[in-house]
Amino acid sequence: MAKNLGITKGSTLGNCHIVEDIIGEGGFGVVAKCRNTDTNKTVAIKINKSEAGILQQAVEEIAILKRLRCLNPDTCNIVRWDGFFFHKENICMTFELLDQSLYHYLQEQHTRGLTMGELKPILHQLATALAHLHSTETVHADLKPVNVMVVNRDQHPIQVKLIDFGLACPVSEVKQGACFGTVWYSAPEMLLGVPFKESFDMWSLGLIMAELILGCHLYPGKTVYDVLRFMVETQGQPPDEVLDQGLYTENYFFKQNNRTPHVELEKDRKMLVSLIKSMLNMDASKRIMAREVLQHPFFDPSIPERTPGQVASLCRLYKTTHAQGGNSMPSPGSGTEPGFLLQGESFSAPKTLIKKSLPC
Ligand SMILES: Nc1ncnc2c1ncn2[C@@H]1O[C@H](COP(=O)(O)OP(=O)(O)OP(=O)(O)O)[C@@H](O)[C@H]1O
Repeated sequence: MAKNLGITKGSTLGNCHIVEDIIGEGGFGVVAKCRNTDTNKTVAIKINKSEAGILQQAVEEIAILKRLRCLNPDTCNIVRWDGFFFHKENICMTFELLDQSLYHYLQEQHTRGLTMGELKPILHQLATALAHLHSTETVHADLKPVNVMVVNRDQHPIQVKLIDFGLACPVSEVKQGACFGTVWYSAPEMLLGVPFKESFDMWSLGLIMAELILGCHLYPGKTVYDVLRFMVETQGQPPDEVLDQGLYTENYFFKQNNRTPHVELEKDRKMLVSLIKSMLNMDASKRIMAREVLQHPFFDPSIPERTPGQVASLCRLYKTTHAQGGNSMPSPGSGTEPGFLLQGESFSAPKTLIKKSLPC
């Protein structure tokens, strides 16, 4: 890529920059470590390819960087931008030189996640960056570990800064249905085509924090469908009001025309949980008999018929609760399911929308 752009070590960029190294490459072009021959300072220069779409994105990134000029890059944990210039037909943006991305830092330093002491300052600094960014009514929209830079890996605690405003936009200009960035860090509203705003970045921040602790992605799906499935399995469905607004909701959810009252479904779900509990009694002599199962109120014909999706959702709830090792199974015969109920509150029962063909 660097060669395609005619950028190699020793090349001159603009009037006064000598390329010392290529430090980042991507679809957009390259990022080069350069020395300013006037000041002798080393900087990072992002050289964008001259293709129409990329040029447009560079122009939009510059507009955002100008908008953020009111923010102090050091106290706001945002990369310092020193302006732009043209090298042939390529737009070049000059930034302060930072050390390495948080992604690479993690790979280098840790195999199994960070400690609380290491994580806290990173969270504080990223929340600071977002608080300032959001105060300008701008959404970053591409927050992920490669877009967080460590200023100096040898400093403790480490200092981090937010980079890459290539997908950032003023909240007022967010286009409903726009889908971009990395699916692993995308909030459900974007995946579903629901209008999004600053809160989108908070979702990504939450996922980054989970990743810092776990040492792996929380929602590592390869496709939008997979990622949505992970979300639903661990957190339940987005509320109907959200699903109703999604331009793409029907790609992933069945809409039920025949609305079953939420309260009935909730009752139904509790009954199934209680039925399963009575089969899983540790004391074999107290375990429910097959004929008692058939007489269980779960099969009461007055209760609205369950769709396969609802039953599958219950199965997943059960499996997930166990996989998490939670105290989800209350003592048999208690009549209530505290663990399950707690999960049940976050695993909201499908009301009007039922998840499409998820394997149980
Ligand atoms: N100021 C900087 N100092 C040091 N390295 C940087 C700097 N800015 C960017 N980089 C490096 O270049 C990489 C690409 O930069 P950036 O994220 O701005 O471009 P991008 O257009 O978003 O790339 P991508 O297509 O990978 O998202 C970063 O991941 C980082 O490794």
